[in-house]
Amino acid sequence: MPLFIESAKGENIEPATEVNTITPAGLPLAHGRLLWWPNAFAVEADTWFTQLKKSEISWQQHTLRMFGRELNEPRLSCWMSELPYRYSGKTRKPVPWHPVVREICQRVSDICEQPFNGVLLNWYRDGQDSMGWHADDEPELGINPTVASVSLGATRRFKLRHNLRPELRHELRPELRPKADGHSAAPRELLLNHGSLLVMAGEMQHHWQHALPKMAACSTPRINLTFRWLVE
Ligand SMILES: O=C(O)CCC(=O)C(=O)O
Ligand SMILES: [Fe+2]
Repeated sequence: MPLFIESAKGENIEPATEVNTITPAGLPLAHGRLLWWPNAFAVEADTWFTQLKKSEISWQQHTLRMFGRELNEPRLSCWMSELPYRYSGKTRKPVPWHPVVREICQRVSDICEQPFNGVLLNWYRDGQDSMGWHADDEPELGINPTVASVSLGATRRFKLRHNLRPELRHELRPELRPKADGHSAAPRELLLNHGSLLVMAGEMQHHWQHALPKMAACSTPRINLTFRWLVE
């Protein structure tokens, strides 16, 4: 079963299930590293999701500036760390670590063999909530950051598109070369299921953007935790 579904149409999507929890699937990718453990936390996922849903995480509604207007982000979020985080032109004040999130962080660190000192939690209330195209390329993440993403709750589509810098275009397969908007013609897509772990590493954030599109058919919530290391 292919792990990536090359889908402009969003049809025939099936989750990847045939990978064990210890060895990640290294998804082939030019100019970046993407590691994928679909069943990393299959055992703990239900408990973590229930605990986080009922605990008093201070979910916040942030805004984004678009076409000269302040709009609500289509999701709730919370930055948990000892350090503030500056992204999208705004500084996020940290909230203290929640014990369940600290436990998840420890497990993710063990798998990735590296520490994390902050986590952005996202609460997607249903399929109308989403995250637009972006790269996790804030200066405080350092040059080639490792961003480790845990998914709990509803399965959602995760899309990736190459930035297609002119000097690198010839290294890509023809179908990945630019469309008029300068981005990849064939975005790649992965289904992020309950209990999965996706790690973006290497040069990824320089060359790729990712997004979590709306999904009309989804009526249940999802919590996503992206663990990061802020260079102090
Ligand atoms: O919800 C997701 O899977 C993506 C989250 C993300 O890209 C981010 O928090 O930067
Ligand atoms: Fe991101």
